[in-house]
Amino acid sequence: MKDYLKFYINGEWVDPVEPRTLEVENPATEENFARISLGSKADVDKAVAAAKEAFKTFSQTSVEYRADLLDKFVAAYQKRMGDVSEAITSEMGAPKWLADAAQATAPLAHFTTTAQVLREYKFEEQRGKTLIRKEPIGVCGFITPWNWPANQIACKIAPALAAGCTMVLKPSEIAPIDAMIIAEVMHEAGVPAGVFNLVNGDGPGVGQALSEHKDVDMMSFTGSTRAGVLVQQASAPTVKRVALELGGKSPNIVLEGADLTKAIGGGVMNMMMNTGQSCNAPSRMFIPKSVKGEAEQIAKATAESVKVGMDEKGAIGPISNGNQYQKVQDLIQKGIDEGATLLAGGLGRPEGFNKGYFTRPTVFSDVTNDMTIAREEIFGPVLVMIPYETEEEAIEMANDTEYGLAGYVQAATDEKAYEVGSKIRAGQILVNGSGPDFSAPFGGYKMSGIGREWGEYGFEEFLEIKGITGLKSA
Ligand SMILES: NC(=O)c1ccc[n+]([C@@H]2O[C@H](COP(=O)([O-])OP(=O)(O)OC[C@H]3O[C@@H](n4cnc5c(N)ncnc54)[C@H](O)[C@@H]3O)[C@@H](O)[C@H]2O)c1
Repeated sequence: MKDYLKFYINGEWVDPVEPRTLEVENPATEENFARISLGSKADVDKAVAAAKEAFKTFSQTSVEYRADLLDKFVAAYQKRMGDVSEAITSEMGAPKWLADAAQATAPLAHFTTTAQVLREYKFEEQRGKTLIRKEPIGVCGFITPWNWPANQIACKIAPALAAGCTMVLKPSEIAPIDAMIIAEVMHEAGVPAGVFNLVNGDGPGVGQALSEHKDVDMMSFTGSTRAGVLVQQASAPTVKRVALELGGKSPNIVLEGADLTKAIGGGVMNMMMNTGQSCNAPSRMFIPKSVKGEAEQIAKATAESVKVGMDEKGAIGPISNGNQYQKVQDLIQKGIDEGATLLAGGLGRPEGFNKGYFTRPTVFSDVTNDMTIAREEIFGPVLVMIPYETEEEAIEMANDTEYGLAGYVQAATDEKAYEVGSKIRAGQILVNGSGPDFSAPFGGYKMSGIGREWGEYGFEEFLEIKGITGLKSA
């Protein structure tokens, strides 16, 4: 058992005000491997005070200075990427190949993209006699989840640093260790004392205290819609800006004429990636009734080819914690009870596993858009296939959801995919199997969130806009 009991406040590792600990479990072994401290309002007060003081000077630093700081972070992070990858594998169960290839490398992409945005950004603009200035918003509170832990932290701290904001991070208590390493990297990179602070804890304790704090100017939250609403409610009395990146139930429309092997096979693999624990997972696949039989065969064969385990390249790991495992099992049962056809996978662990929260890659067909498994975010390796008659019907069902984070379209041509994609009410559309673009805006319509992350749009969330009017020199 390794102890990570201190918090990072004002450039130092300090003890919590009241000692209270929580053990962190490895979901692949169900064994506890680390201990963290659970903070309180008193720790949040200390961290926010440090951030408020640091804002006085950090907000006045030059663009060159901050861009240089981001570059220094990248250099320092590269040396610790192996440690971050190992931490993520232990705390949330990403197999080594995935932790190395994506989970731990994503922060590099966010920091390098943001440094470029910062170097090119126009902070001042003259319109007639008015000067429009963009200024850092102030002290930011960050609350992050366990599914892409380092990525979610990076897409908040990189733009906040770039803008000249100061911050207090509360990482997920389920996956907190990568965040402790990131704090060490911030220190190593020379981020000034008080600019970045970390307090571990749970939502009702530290998360709530941060959200309602009068000296926090902005909350940026990533996690469930349930907790996001609580953050917004707690933030309301102090009228702070709130950015929310929440859940999703993203449609993947396969159009007639698309290459079925690629579209269906790719869609299943994309769903299973990170054990289905991605907010933008393509979890509802819409298939033309005319090709239903063939599509089902491809989906079944692909799901059955997905390896489960920690060692093999391409394999999927366990669900990241016991509560989530049970939730996924309950929803699989619900799908069976509501009459969907189970094409692959199902209840229980895959063959050969008797511990760890490993789950069978599961595909349901004959799903209707009103079934629970088509409406609720499952956050596990479970795909639902929904047959449709006409393109209009597919688009209507795709939009018949309370969520709007992402959408996917597979078509014979990019033009057709663009046409259908532009009718989906969601913040990001990925067409014909395309991968992520770290400079494209990422965020949700409807109950998937408020605001955007990544690239220039993510950076602008951290800016206030000021108009200085009546300038005689203009
Ligand atoms: N849209 C996105 O960019 C995005 C990215 C990743 C995950 N997610 C969503 O996150 C969810 C899974 O993550 P999770 O289970 O860690 O979510 P969660 O909401 O349970 O927890 C997320 C964070 O919120 C904190 N929290 C919980 N209750 C709180 C409260 N009352 N006040 C303040 N903070 C509170 C937790 O401690 C944790 O740090 C999924 O719904 C997923 O779709 C969204």
